[in-house]
Amino acid sequence: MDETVDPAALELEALTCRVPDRTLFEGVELRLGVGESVAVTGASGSGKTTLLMCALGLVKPDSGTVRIAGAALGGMSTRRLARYRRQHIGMVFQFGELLPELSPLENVALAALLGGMRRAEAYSRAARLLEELGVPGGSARTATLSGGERQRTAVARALIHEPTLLLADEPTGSLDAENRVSVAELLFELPLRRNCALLLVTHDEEVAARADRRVVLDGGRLLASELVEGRK
Ligand SMILES: Nc1ncnc2c1ncn2[C@@H]1O[C@H](COP(=O)(O)OP(=O)(O)OP(=O)(O)O)[C@@H](O)[C@H]1O
Repeated sequence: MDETVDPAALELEALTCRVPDRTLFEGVELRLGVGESVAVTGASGSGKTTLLMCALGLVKPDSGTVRIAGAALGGMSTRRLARYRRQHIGMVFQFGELLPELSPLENVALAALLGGMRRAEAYSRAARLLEELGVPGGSARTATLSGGERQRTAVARALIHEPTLLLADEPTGSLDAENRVSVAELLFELPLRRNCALLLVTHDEEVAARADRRVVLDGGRLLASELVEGRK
């Protein structure tokens, strides 16, 4: 390998995943560089979330390799995998998955504290990120925020360890039209603004259209969306 070239943020090689009664996907190949975004679409049940969970190292594929920032997840011990995941991957879920009784600041700082960051640094980083992402400060419980503000808080939490790879599973799926646009705009700015790669799963064609590249999980294969469109 040419050592002057930075490793990809994410590489999936010949990835195959089976569930008890069928092969969910097979021979999946994907390379995602820092600064790039890719949107994954596909029918319900096609395996999009499972694919993200493989990239996160929470689902072990039946065969193939997941490499994040140059290191293969497959050979790592559980402990090393947890540390590597924390260092290199941020995740945004459909419903934010925040602690509703805590303030946004506490939610974001908590992720840093759990990762071993010192308290003062965790809180100052969290405050800076929230301000940058347009979440109101103060001690209001996260439960009282709007859906858009909650999702921005979830994005801030995902960014707290300055990840190489940001994964997002239906991040706009629970939002109204206006917030959908503003959260999508925010997410797709992040690869260049924060030097990371974004792999985003969505059912929303308008959201997917913002990505640098689009791929579709179709019949167990991950295909460039142009190929799938061309077949229709
Ligand atoms: N551990 C498992 N055991 C059995 N079946 C599973 C397991 N994990 C996933 N599946 C099945 O695999 C299929 C794909 O699930 P997945 O959530 O990845 O699809 P998806 O494309 O994200 O769907 P949606 O768009 O509806 O969220 C589903 O039929 C699901 O029930």
